[in-house]
Order: sequence, then structure tokens, then C-alpha cells
Amino acid sequence: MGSSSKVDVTYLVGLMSGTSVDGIDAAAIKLSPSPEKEFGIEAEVLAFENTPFPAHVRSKIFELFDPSNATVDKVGTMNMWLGELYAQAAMSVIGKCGLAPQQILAIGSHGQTIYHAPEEKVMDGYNLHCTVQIGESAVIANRTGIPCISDFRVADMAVGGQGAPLVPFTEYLLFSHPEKTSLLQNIGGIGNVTVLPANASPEEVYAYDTGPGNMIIDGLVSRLFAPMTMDTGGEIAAGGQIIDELLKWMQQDEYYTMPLPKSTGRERFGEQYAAQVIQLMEANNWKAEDVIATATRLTAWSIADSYERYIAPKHQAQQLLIGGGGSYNQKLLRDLRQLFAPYGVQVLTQEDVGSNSDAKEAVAFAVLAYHTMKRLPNNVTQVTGASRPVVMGKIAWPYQQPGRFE
Ligand SMILES: Nc1ncnc2c1ncn2[C@@H]1O[C@H](COP(=O)(O)OP(=O)(O)OP(=O)(O)O)[C@@H](O)[C@H]1O
Ligand SMILES: CC(=O)N[C@H]1[C@@H]2OC[C@@H](O2)[C@@H](O)[C@@H]1O[C@H](C)C(=O)O
Repeated sequence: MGSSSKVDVTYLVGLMSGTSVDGIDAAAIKLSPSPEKEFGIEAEVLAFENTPFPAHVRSKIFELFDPSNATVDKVGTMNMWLGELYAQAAMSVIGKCGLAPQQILAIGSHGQTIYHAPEEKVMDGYNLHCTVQIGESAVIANRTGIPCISDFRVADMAVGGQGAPLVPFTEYLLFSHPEKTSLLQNIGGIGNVTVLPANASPEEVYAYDTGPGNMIIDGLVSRLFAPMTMDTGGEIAAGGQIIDELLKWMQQDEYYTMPLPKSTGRERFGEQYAAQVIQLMEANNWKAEDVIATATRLTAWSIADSYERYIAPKHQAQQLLIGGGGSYNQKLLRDLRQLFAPYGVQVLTQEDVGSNSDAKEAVAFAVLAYHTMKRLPNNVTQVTGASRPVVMGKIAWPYQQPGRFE
């Protein structure tokens, strides 16, 4: 992990659009050194904005998740289109925080993942891992006049890593604590957890994708309760009963027992998965709200099961801090509290402890971009399984006005 102890006070923008495809998160941050921590930095969020994707853009992005539909013309067009939307989101958040674009060192843009296949494929003797994020950084750089860093994940994959999760790098720098062992559980489309042991050195941090976050719930709600696209507040699940047979079927997925490091995505828990559940539902005459209650329980179970499997043998955590959109699903939180009670782990939302989790991933890509600009390694090798540290991210430069980047 690159040392950040010499961080300069810097302004950056981070852009994230996640696997739920709900919209673009944009954060403008001020990065400063935090003298009391060895690798410490402080990231003050100056402004944060979420811009939902228009429904027609969202459905065009969804078309790209099926590789047979994702023809090069569609991918190429969406790559440029998203570049425009990301640039607008960046300019808007910069306007909101009152800074001029010239004051921003760089924009870190995650892009939209349309394909993620971290398992190794051997082709002609080459060990290939692959992941695709789109949203052209050349467009972002040229619309904003700010260097834009994108395509973070592939550098980690080039040295054998999963290319995910990447947020633990920033979580370690921002949230590690001398006395408390914390579990930072993000519940977006996919669920992912970062384990920050008390007083951990960078080598002791670990993280992995726990499995589905809201992806299965969203997929089923969209099919069974259209035009709803999510179970707002967890109210549908709260009115349903768990179907034991369905839960057992869902728990059989091999992902839950795969060894670390591991990451996953829509390829495993996306459209095809929801379609299979609907088939089972129709064959068994299950009620729609019971199916949603069961999918919600699966997410909670996958998080608790992974705690018992990978974390509890090494660390007793005090807190499970929930962030991401799933933290608004009250039924999911109740299920998590019930399942974690026997382990003596308190389940809180990040908001409960005074931090804004909505901005976390966007902030993370701003911090990663800072390290790219300084040519400092920014992958966490024991998290991704990469064989060595690398500088992730590709820089797109805007037209260079004299004096601007000297
Ligand atoms: N009020 C709410 N009630 C219930 N669920 C909600 C609510 N708000 C958001 N969500 C869920 O959270 C999801 C969005 O979460 P988030 O923005 O953290 O995901 P993401 O960043 O796209 O995903 P990932 O972290 O996997 O990349 C929505 O699709 C929905 O399922
Ligand atoms: C390939 C990809 O986009 N993965 C996402 C996804 O969403 C959550 C989880 O799966 C995590 O692995 C990752 O995102 C976050 C930002 C990460 O890299 O840490």
C-alpha cells in the first residue's frame, strides 16, 4: 500500500456508478494529511451529489450486461454517452462546492462495469482475467478541463488480481482504528466487506465480495412489482414469509464457499438468476412477497455466513457498519441484527456512527486518483490477490493550457 503520509492538501473529484445502475455519485473532496496516523489522510467531502440515470439510459446499460447483446457499436456509443453524463456530474458537483475546475488536481472515475470475469482463463498459455468499465475519460477530461483517471481495475488484473474490491485501500487510510476491529459492509448491487482489525498494519486488512447485495432483490421486484425497481424500506419483504426450500436452493451457490480472494457481479447474480427464481416461483405457486422476503434473507445470511467462515476464526469484531443503498432496507437490517446477535457483533449503519456512506465509493475513487497522479501504488494485494503492488488507473489529459499542469 502506498504511503500517504506525505499527502499534500489537494482537491479532487470522484465519480462512481455502481452495479445497481441507479445513477452517478459525484463527490468533491479536500484531501489533507492526518499527522496522528502513520498512513493517515483525511478526506473532507466538500460536496456530494447523486444524479439518477434517466430510465432510457438505465435500460440501455442493462442491455450491455448480456454479452450477446453488447455489440461493439452499442458499447462504443454508451462509452461516449456515459463520458458526457459523468462530465456533467463532475461539473455540477464542482459548482456546488464553490471551487473552480482549475483547482481540481484530477477526477477519478470508476465508470460503469458491464462485465466482470475475475476467474482466470488460460488462452494460448496466457493467464487472462478480465473486467470492463465504460465511460470515456477522454470525454470527461475534455469537457471539464481536468485530468481524468479511469480503468482502475485492469492494472490489478494484469498482475493476477481480481481487480476488486478497490475501496478497502481508502477505507484503511480513512477508517482504521487503534482499538476497534470494524467490519465495513457495503450493500450495493453486490455486497462487499472490508475487515479493519484494531491497530492493523496495511498487510492485515482484508476484504471480499460477500455475494449479492440488492441485485437479486431489485431484479425480482422489477419483475414482480413493476414499475417498482427496489423494495423501498424493505416493506415488501416485511410483509412476506421466508420460503425454506427457496432459501436452501439459493444457499447452494458455490460462490459462498469459494476461498478468498474473491469478487463477483451481475454475471452470477443478475438477470439470469432472477429469471430462474421466477421459474421456480411459478412452478411452486409461491407468493411474490415471500420470494422477496427470501431474497432479502439470502443477502443477510450470506454476510453472516461469510463472517463465520472467513472472519470469526481470526477476529472478533465489535461492529458491523452497513453502508450503501441496502442500509435503507429496514427488513434487511432486522435480518442482519438477528443473524449477528449470536456472534456478539453490533449491527449499525454508517450514518449511526456519523459518516455519510452514500459518498464513500465516490470518495474512494478520488483518493485512488490522487495516488495515480503521484505514481503511488494503490491496490491492496492481499485483498485482490494481485502478485504485486501496481499503480492503477489511466490518465486522460485535457487540452493543456500553458502553466496549468506544471
Ligand atoms: N430506500 C431504500 N430502500 C430499500 N433499498 C434501497 C433504498 N435506497 C436504495 N436501495 C437499494 O440500494 C441500491 C443502490 O445501492 P448503491 O447505490 O449502494 O449501489 P451501487 O453503488 O450501484 O452498487 P455497488 O456498490 O455494488 O457497485 C438500490 O438499487 C436499491 O436496491
Ligand atoms: C467489478 C465491480 O464493479 N465490482 C464492484 C461491485 O460493487 C460492489 C462490489 O462489486 C465491489 O467488488 C466493486 O465495487 C467497489 C466500488 C470496489 O471495488 O470496492
